[in-house]
Amino acid sequence: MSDILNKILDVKAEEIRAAKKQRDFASLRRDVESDSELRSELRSFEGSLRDKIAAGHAGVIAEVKKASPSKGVIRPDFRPADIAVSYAQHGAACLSVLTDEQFFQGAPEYLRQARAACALPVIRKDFMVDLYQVYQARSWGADAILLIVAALDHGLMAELEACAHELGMSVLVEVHDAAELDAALKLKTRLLGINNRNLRTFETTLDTTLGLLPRIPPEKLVVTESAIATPDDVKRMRDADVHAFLVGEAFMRAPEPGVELARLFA
Ligand SMILES: O=C(O)c1ccccc1NCC(=O)[C@H](O)[C@H](O)COP(=O)(O)O
Repeated sequence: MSDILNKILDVKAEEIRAAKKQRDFASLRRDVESDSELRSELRSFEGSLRDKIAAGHAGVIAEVKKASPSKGVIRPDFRPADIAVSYAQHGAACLSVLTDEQFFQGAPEYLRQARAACALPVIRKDFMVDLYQVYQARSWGADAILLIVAALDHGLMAELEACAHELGMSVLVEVHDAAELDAALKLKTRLLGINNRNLRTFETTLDTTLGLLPRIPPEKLVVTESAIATPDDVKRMRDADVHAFLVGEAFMRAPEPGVELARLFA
């Protein structure tokens, strides 16, 4: 257990144990399932992405990210609600909000604040390894969850996906190589993220997305994730028929994140 992904997963296991002591699974599940208002307020994450793309725009999942293991603090002056408004005003399709506290300086409260400040659907960006986290995500208002193939075996991944779908949430499944892609293609979700960042070494290359594309069936919506920083990066992806993007750092380093979104995707 030495690389960063394994360290994160160790910490997650501990966090989940502690959270279950505070509030047991049965009571969390019962509250989420019986909350009709929560259900009626769901926003369609996949629908918002597809609508943008159908209208000829890029489908941008704009990330609300204060810090990361690879870069440290990215945005010291971090105000999630203001960032969300800025993204919404400048054409984002969806928001991605980091809820991991230890490695990304995120928080559940940031997800709530960002979602309350705009009408965009929001994905809980975290390392999901337990059904408990899926219910947590929904209880905080998340409209989607991320499943990272490198962190999960197939049985658990399918269970988390089924739970998210039953609760009305979209699922973005994330891969980094061909073996992970094969595993992801066994899931039902049509949202397929290709992370250009190797989560174990932090190396990034957009060739990761381009290399996996020919293996992906047409019904899947490919989201290229990480290391999108210039209009040329965007053009390279769009020329390859990739129209959905998950971008964090490039926006978070700009004074006005939404303005940077509009510049990058003009
Ligand atoms: O960003 C990291 O350093 C990182 C390290 C270990 C695991 C995950 C990590 N990032 C999560 C992400 O996938 C990115 O936040 C997301 O794709 C946006 O990437 P970027 O535009 O490069 O900030």
